[in-house]
Amino acid sequence: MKGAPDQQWNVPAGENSQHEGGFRADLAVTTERGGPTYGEMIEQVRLFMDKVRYASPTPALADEVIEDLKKLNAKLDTMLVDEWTSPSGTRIDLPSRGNITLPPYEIRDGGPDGVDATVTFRPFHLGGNGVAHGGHVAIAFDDLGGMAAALKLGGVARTGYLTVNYRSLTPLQKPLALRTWVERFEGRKYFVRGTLHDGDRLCAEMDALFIALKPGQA
Ligand SMILES: CCCCCCCCCCCC(=O)SCCNC(=O)CCNC(=O)[C@H](O)C(C)(C)COP(=O)(O)OP(=O)(O)OC[C@H]1O[C@@H](n2cnc3c(N)ncnc32)[C@H](O)[C@@H]1OP(=O)(O)O
Repeated sequence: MKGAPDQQWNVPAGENSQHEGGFRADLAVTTERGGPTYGEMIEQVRLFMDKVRYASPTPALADEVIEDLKKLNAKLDTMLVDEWTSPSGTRIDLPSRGNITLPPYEIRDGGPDGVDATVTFRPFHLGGNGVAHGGHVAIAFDDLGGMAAALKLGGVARTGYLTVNYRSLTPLQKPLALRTWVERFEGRKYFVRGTLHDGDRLCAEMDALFIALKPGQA
């Protein structure tokens, strides 16, 4: 288990299910899309982004990298699919469900009582002075806060607001404990809290509202 808690995700849509607009009516999660080495492909892209963040190439090297990237982009152009059938975000066996845009996290435990995850910000998540950019911290809270709301309501919710209080610096390249839970809900409104710790030290806290979509709502 890496990108999502153990539970039955692939539940068929019913007449009260949320519309596919914005989110899937059928939450199709997989462990096969993209093949057995898809996770390694994503990891190599992250590594590349790490290198790009710190590289100072000569003009010749930059030109060489551009040519290599053009070839790689052309290769992927031959196999583009829509968002509903892409492996990205659906591969529950991979960190962050194989979603390259998220900081890589692994789920330790998750259910209606909340989500416990380990997130590791990468070198490319650098904000300055060797620590994480606050926006990347907010992305981690958004996805895992949304997951806590989803596990509580049994559907998918959208972020209404999300406030992050940055309490101390968030290190890179170190497993950090991120926890999210639904503090209370009123109708469609799920008030979600979150914490990010480096050991015993609180790095950041989240206070967010996730709103369950109405059936048919885009
Ligand atoms: C393995 C798979 C894992 C799956 C896990 C995957 C998790 C992924 C999570 C990612 C989540 C995202 O990033 S989502 C993307 C970022 N968010 C968005 O783009 C949302 C954009 N906004 C919207 O689409 C809309 O505003 C909605 C849908 C959020 C709400 O619109 P609506 O449906 O018309 O509802 P509306 O009547 O306005 O509001 C309902 C109630 O909420 C209140 N409300 C609404 N917005 C706010 C607000 N900002 N602050 C306070 N209160 C608010 C209203 O006053 C009302 O209260 P009352 O009168 O009832 O008391």
